Order: sequence, then structure tokens, then C-alpha cells
Amino acid sequence: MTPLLEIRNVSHQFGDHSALTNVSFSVEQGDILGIIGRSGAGKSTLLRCLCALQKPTEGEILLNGADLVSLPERALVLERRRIGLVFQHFNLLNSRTVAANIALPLEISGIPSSRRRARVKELIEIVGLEGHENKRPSQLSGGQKQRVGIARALATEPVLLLCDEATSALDPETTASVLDLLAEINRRLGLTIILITHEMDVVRRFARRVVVLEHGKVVENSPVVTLLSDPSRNENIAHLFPDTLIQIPSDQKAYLQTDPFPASEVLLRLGDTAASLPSALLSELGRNFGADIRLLNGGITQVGGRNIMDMIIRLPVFSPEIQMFLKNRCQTVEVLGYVPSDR
Ligand SMILES: Nc1ncnc2c1ncn2[C@@H]1O[C@H](COP(=O)(O)OP(=O)(O)OP(=O)(O)O)[C@@H](O)[C@H]1O
Repeated sequence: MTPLLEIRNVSHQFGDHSALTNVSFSVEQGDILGIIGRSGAGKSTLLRCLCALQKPTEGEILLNGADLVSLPERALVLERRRIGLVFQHFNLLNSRTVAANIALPLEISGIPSSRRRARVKELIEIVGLEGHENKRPSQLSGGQKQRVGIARALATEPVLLLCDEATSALDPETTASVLDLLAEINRRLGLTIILITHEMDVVRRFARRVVVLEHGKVVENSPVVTLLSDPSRNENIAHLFPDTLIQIPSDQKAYLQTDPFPASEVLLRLGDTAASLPSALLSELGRNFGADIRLLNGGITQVGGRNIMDMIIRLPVFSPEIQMFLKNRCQTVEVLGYVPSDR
């Protein structure tokens, strides 16, 4: 299947400074990709190239096969409408109401007012802002403002949502609720999402794949669970994000025991699992052990005819009961990493 977005050998120079060098990766339809890097790594430059606000010095950016770099300006205007943008500081107009902010891209696209009203109503429901339609942005909390920003980005039914540090201005609790909303939008609408961030925690909680940028180059491009479950790769990028990586236990058997293990998140690898989907196993876990258990990330791969499921779950404590439950359902249970409860 052709990827929704394909970045091919993209380089960008500012004078004699290379901001991006030979960047290549692709994004499948319906995926959630995190692009992470330290300050100056090239994230903003890449973002401007991805949303066709800037042409890279070299390379191709194919959206559904159309190269944004070589398209004439008139065609580009139409392609840009297929990419929704969510900003760190929301970029809302306080002179307009919530509903009018969301309607803005529809006005610009020349959608008639009756269709605009119906679409805005739909969008308000998607982002959970019923009752706030007539407020001004200054009357909203940060999280509510970002919901308006997300609704506005969805207005023209984009095929790709690009989020630029969309949670960096928010506190941890609001960050979690905005990430939950984006995950829900990904599930409900099947929308492909790219989230640019400098926070590994956000990637771990939300993205399925991650591209790590360092000095304008891609130094890692893999599923998040693979990155977190491979100690050698983990070490490769540990220096970038020293506080946020899941620690790898030296003897994982020690954690599969009868004592409660003080982890608030665990990265598990389950083998030959009877559950067909991570979400099925998760809802069983939720039903049996409480609502606080959440899947942060997960996916199944086939290795030599066996089903291997890597999943990160958040839980109050990795209790003996949960460990037994998993052992009863899966032939093998490995703890690949964890975040200690006290962090
Ligand atoms: N207009 C410009 N002119 C010259 N150099 C630039 C320009 N914009 C960015 N750069 C340089 O290109 C490199 C990549 O910058 P970029 O803003 O893309 O990084 P970033 O990862 O987004 O950083 P941050 O997280 O701090 O926003 C940096 O070394 C930066 O100094």
C-alpha cells in the first residue's frame, strides 16, 4: 500500500547551515507518528516543509503521491487544505467566538453558511465543547483553547493532522486529556496524525511510531514499543531524553513474582496471546482490575507463527493478581521496562 506521506531525501540549508540532511521516512494512513528532537534538531523546519509553507532545498514530500515540493502554487493551496495544523499557542482570534474561530477555514474555503453551521456543530461535538460555542477564547482554559484549535484544524476534513508542540503549553493533566482526544479522533475518524514534540513522555503515551531527529538527521525511525523494548537502541537515544525513558530491568523474572511491583507504567511483551487485539485484553484487564488501567501503546507482530504483543499499560500497581491474569492468558509474559511509581 502507498503510504499517505512519504518524505524522500529532504535536505534544507539556511545559507551554509544544514537544518535538515537527507531526511527520509514515511507515514501510513491512520498511523500516529511522533517526531521528537532537542531544540535546534530541525523539527520546526521539517514541520514547515511538511505543511508546504516552505520548500526544502532538496528532496520530495509526497502526500498521496503528489509531490508538495514541485507542485505549482495554485495546486499547493488545495493540498494545504488537506493538512490540518494544531499549534502550541492555539493561534485563536479573540475577536471571534469559539464557533466563529472553528468556522474560519470553512469561510476561507467558500463553504455556504448553512453547511458551515452544521459542520461547526459536528466539530464542537467531536472535541467536547458543547455549551461553549459563543464564548471568546479568552474565557476558556488552555485545554479548551486547544480543543478549539483541534476543531478548527479538522474543519476542512484534512487527510493529515500536524500537531506542533500541541501540548507543550499545557499542564500534565490537560496534556493527557488533549492526547486522549487526539487518540479518539484517530480511532473515530481514522485520521493520520503527526505530533512534533520535544517530550519523550508525550511520544510514549500517544504515538505508535517515532522518528528521532538529531542535528537535522533521522537517528531513529521505529515503532515506539520497539524503541522502548530494545535496550541497545534505548541506550543510543538515552542521552537525548535521560529522565523519560522506561528503565530496563536487569532481571525481568524478578518482576514476575508475588510481590506488588511499584510501577506506574509497564512495557510488556506477551507471547501467543489468546486475545486478538491489545484493546480486547485491555478491556478485560480494565473490567477485572479497575478503570485506571489504560493502554498507552501497543501492537501485535507475528514472529515465527507466534503472536507477539508489545504493550505499554498504565496501572495503579503491577500487582500479583494482574501478573497472574496475564500469565493465565499468555504463554510468555516479559517485563521489558517500567516507569517506577514514584517518578
Ligand atoms: N531562518 C533561519 N535562518 C537560519 N538558521 C535557521 C533558521 N531557522 C532555523 N535555523 C537553524 O536551523 C536549525 C534547526 O532549527 P529548527 O527551528 O528547525 O529546530 P527545532 O528542532 O524546531 O528547535 P526548537 O525545538 O528550539 O524550536 C537550528 O540550528 C536553527 O538555528
